[in-house]
Amino acid sequence: MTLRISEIFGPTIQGEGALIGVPTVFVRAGGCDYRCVWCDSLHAVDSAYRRDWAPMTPDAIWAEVKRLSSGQPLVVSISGGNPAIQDFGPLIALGRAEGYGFACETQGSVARDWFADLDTLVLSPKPPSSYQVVDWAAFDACLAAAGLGPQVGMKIVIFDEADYLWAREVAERYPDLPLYLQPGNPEVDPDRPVDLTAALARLEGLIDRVTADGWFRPRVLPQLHMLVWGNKRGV
Ligand SMILES: C[S@@+](CC[C@H](N)C(=O)[O-])C[C@H]1O[C@@H](n2cnc3c(N)ncnc32)[C@H](O)[C@@H]1O
Ligand SMILES: Nc1nc2[nH]cc(C(=O)O)c2c(=O)[nH]1
Ligand code: SF4
Ligand SMILES: [Mg+2]
Repeated sequence: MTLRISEIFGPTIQGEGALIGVPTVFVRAGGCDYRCVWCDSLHAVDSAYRRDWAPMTPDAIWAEVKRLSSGQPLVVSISGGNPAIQDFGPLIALGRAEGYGFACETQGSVARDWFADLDTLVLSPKPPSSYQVVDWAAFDACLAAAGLGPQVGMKIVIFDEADYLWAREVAERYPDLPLYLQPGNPEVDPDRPVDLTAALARLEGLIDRVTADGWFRPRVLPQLHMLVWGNKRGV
C-alpha cells in the first residue's frame, strides 16, 4: 500500500489553529476533492503537480519523519491536499507505537475511521469566498468518526464580510467546538514575497470585526509561518 505524498518537511512550528507554535513535522498528502480559489497549497492539489507526488509506503514515510525529528517524538501534522481521501491509519499506528502524536488538517468533506486515532483533528469548512459548497452531512460524519478520540477544533478562513457572517452562522451550529479564525491570504505565489504590512492589516481588520461585534468565542490567529517565511514551501 502506498500513499501519494507531496512533501514531508520539518521540524518547524505549526503555524495555524489549535496547535499554533507547537514543534511539528508535516506530512503533506497529494490530491484534494476541493478546488478553493485561494488555496495556498496548490502544489498538493492541482493534478498538474502530480508528477511531483511520491508514492510512499507508511514505512518509508515513517523513516523520513523519524530522520527529520532525530527520533525525538513530537507531533506529526498530516495536511494536504485533503489527507482524508487516503488511508493514514497505518502511518498513525507506526508513529503511535513510538510515542509520537498526530494532528490532521482537513476540510471535513470525507470521514475516516483513523480520525479516532488522532490527538488533534482540525476541521476547516470552506467559506463562500472559496467557491466550494460544504456538505454538512459529510462534515458531521467527520465529527462522528473522530468520536471522543482526538481534540477537535474548527478553523475558518475569513476573506470578506460574507465569510465573516457565514462563520458566525456555522459557529452557532457547532457550539461546543473550539473555534479559530484566520485571515485569508490573497497572495499565495511561492515565488513572490508577501506584503507583511498588508497581512498584519488583514489580521487587525479581523480582530476589529470580532471585537466590535462583541463576539468573544473564537481565537483570532495569524498564519504564523506566513508572517515568518512568507509563502516559502517546506516550512
Ligand atoms: C492547505 S489546507 C490543507 C488541508 C485541508 N485541505 C483544508 O483545507 O483544511 C490547510 C489550511 O490552510 C488554509 N488555507 C488555504 N489557503 C489559504 C489562504 N490563501 N489563506 C489562509 N488560509 C488558507 C485552509 O483553509 C486550511 O485551514
Ligand atoms: N508551519 C506551517 N504551518 C502550517 N499549518 C497548516 C499548514 C498547511 O499548509 O496545511 C502549514 C504549513 O504549511 N506550515
Ligand atoms: S480544501 Fe484545502 S487543500 Fe483543498 S483546495 Fe481547499 S484549501 Fe486547498
Ligand atoms: Mg498552508
